[in-house]
Amino acid sequence: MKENPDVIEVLELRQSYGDYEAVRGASFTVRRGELFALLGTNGAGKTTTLEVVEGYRPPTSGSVRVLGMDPYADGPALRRRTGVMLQEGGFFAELTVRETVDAWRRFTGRARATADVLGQVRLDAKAGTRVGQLSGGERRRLDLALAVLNDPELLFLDEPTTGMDPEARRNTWQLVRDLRAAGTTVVLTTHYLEEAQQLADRVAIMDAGRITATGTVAEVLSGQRSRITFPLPFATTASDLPRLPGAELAVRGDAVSYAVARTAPALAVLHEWAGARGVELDGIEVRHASLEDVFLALAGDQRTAPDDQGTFRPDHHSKAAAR
Ligand SMILES: Nc1ncnc2c1ncn2[C@@H]1O[C@H](COP(=O)(O)OP(=O)(O)OP(=O)(O)O)[C@@H](O)[C@H]1O
Repeated sequence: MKENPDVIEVLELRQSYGDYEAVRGASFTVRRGELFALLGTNGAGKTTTLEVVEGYRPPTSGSVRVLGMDPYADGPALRRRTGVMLQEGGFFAELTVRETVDAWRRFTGRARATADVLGQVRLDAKAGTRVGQLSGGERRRLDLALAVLNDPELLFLDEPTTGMDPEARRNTWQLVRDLRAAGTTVVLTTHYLEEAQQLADRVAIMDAGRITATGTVAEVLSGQRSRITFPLPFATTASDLPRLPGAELAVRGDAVSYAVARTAPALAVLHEWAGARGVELDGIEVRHASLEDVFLALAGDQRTAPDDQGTFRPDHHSKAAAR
């Protein structure tokens, strides 16, 4: 019999805390070998969904299968084949990195050698360092080391690069890519949209307990428009600007912005127009649609918006949101 390509199948999942329904009928699948990113506004229900998928709580209703098992009923069997990198691992500050991994190895069936795992997450040079002396990014790499100790076929990463500087983040992305290239299925939650755009084969976007978009990054972006912007040229008014077929034009002060489905024909028309008028389109910029645009369109309101690093924080209104 052919192996089921779906390692996770979630159908109509609902999860309530008392009277409050945190997940309201979420359905998605994760295929073997892919990197799947679950994105969402704060409080959207991502952690709740992952806790059900990881087997830490039973669903209120709906069905969840992971590696062909019921994750809650078959918890111990499932945990032998999965790895979970939690948001904040609890470590003993006085233990060294090597001692921490050695301690975890005792509780892990089929644990890999400590040196092997530390080499993989590039912490080998820190093996003798006390955990309390590690930087935030190094602690996250130790979390990752513990999550891959049992060589899992399915790995859950909950905000794996939070608190890392850009270089550490890029190094971690490479580690995650290496894991995926070695055949590990990875489910990731992140507040960094660039992270999802860089790493994910497919994404699901959650808002208020529901999945509002799912597919490859390209599919999710397909309905979105790119933006062409430039300062209004000298001695030109808004009414002089050309109309581009199917494009939306907005002029605020002297900032011109076209939202277009296809950039090349739009740029051709604009350059022809500028040439005919003898004006320069100094400072013209093209910004292709990003997950941030999708997010803002789907989330629909201003409760949560990404800041300038593409990070979601509540009650923060970004430049993108203002566009
Ligand atoms: N144990 C709990 N009891 C009651 N309500 C809870 C509990 N855990 C979560 N919630 C609520 O359920 C909703 C979903 O929370 P959840 O942590 O799943 O969201 P999230 O998408 O992971 O958010 P974030 O991105 O902020 O981590 C939130 O409104 C939260 O306040």
